[in-house]
Amino acid sequence: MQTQSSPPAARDALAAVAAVDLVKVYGTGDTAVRALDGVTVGFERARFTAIMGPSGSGKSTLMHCLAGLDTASSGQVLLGGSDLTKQSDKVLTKVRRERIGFVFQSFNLLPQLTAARNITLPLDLSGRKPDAELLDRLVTTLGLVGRLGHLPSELSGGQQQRVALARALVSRPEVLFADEPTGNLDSRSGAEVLGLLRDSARQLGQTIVMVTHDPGAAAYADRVVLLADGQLAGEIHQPDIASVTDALQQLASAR
Ligand SMILES: Nc1ncnc2c1ncn2[C@@H]1O[C@H](COP(=O)(O)OP(=O)(O)OP(=O)(O)O)[C@@H](O)[C@H]1O
Repeated sequence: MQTQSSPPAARDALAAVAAVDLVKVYGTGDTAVRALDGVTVGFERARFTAIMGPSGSGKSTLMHCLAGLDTASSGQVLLGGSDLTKQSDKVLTKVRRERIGFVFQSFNLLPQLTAARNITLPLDLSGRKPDAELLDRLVTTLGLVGRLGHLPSELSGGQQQRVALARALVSRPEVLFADEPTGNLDSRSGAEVLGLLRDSARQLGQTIVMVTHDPGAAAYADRVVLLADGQLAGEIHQPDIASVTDALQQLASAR
């Protein structure tokens, strides 16, 4: 039996981050949009989960609320068991800086800094030293040896995204959020980055939550969470391209 006081996501000790009955309403009155309409879902530690669904289904809103980038209208966001919705902006800024990693479609590297400086910048800013062993391992695994002294403009898109990935992973975030991380990459570089994300979950125990429109990208994940009209619309374990494409087609035809 599920009870109000102990929802499944909150009880799930394996969840690195969870939404509990999350509601997000944009605007008021006639123009109000219920972007999230009571979403309860947990994202397990050391697993790579993709969030998918039709355009406007609430994927970005869910990710932004989970990452403390946006505030929910009601419900809870539990990061490592503590409720982010109760925190001040100051605390949320610290949480984003110290406990969460981000990889965006647009890389978001600082153009005037070398790859090496870009990777360590968030740690430098918060006065922390990178773990030298992890940094070495990431640079090697991500194929960035020999590229560290280059500026972003001297790197390919795939290399820039790998620098962004190293920057996100070197601080060992509790959760790495990836927003269409391969949206600006050719298919080969995209496949490399997705393989690296999968390896980070498997080999480093990194929890990853990725928003994507691409069934091919979602097939790299351990699990796909489906949204439709701001609500949970199912999930797929060990997804492949066919199962994800089928599920999306069913959601589209049910609308
Ligand atoms: N800042 C905002 N103000 C008003 N409405 C918003 C805002 N952000 C999102 N919405 C609305 O909330 C709903 C969910 O948007 P969201 O961007 O989360 O969907 P999505 O699934 O990520 O869409 P897409 O796949 O097109 O990126 C949509 O109807 C959208 O128009």
